[in-house]
Amino acid sequence: MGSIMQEVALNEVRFFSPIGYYPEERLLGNEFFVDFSVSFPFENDHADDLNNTLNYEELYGLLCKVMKKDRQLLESAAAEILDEAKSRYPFATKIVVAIRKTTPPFGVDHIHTRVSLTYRQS
Ligand SMILES: Nc1nc2c(c(=O)[nH]1)N=C([C@H](O)[C@@H](O)CO)CN2
Repeated sequence: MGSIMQEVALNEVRFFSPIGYYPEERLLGNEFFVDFSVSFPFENDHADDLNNTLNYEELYGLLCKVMKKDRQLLESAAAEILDEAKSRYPFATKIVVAIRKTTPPFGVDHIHTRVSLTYRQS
């Protein structure tokens, strides 16, 4: 038989957020791109009904709530997104969040930094 898994994802969602270890980064803000996906078993006899799936607009709302907060590290934003998604979607078997900072100020000509967290239901 086999089983079907579903992934609902947002890719490269752009934010301008006050996240950075150094106070001036939080003052000036920076550009971030977030990838976020939630996976769960596809058991859906009415696959054309938005009430029978995970509405990705909700995922966007969650990202907006977390990414507007002042904080020091990408890890802290990623962990809050993951925790909130785990509690909102207990049926999720896998959740991945990755946050990319496009212009980290440490003297490199061109670099993006990226922190990601993955949750797997045990
Ligand atoms: N693992 C991490 N390392 C660093 C972070 C971070 O969020 N996670 N942040 C910084 C500074 O904010 C950086 O962007 C400036 O160089 C440093 N290291």
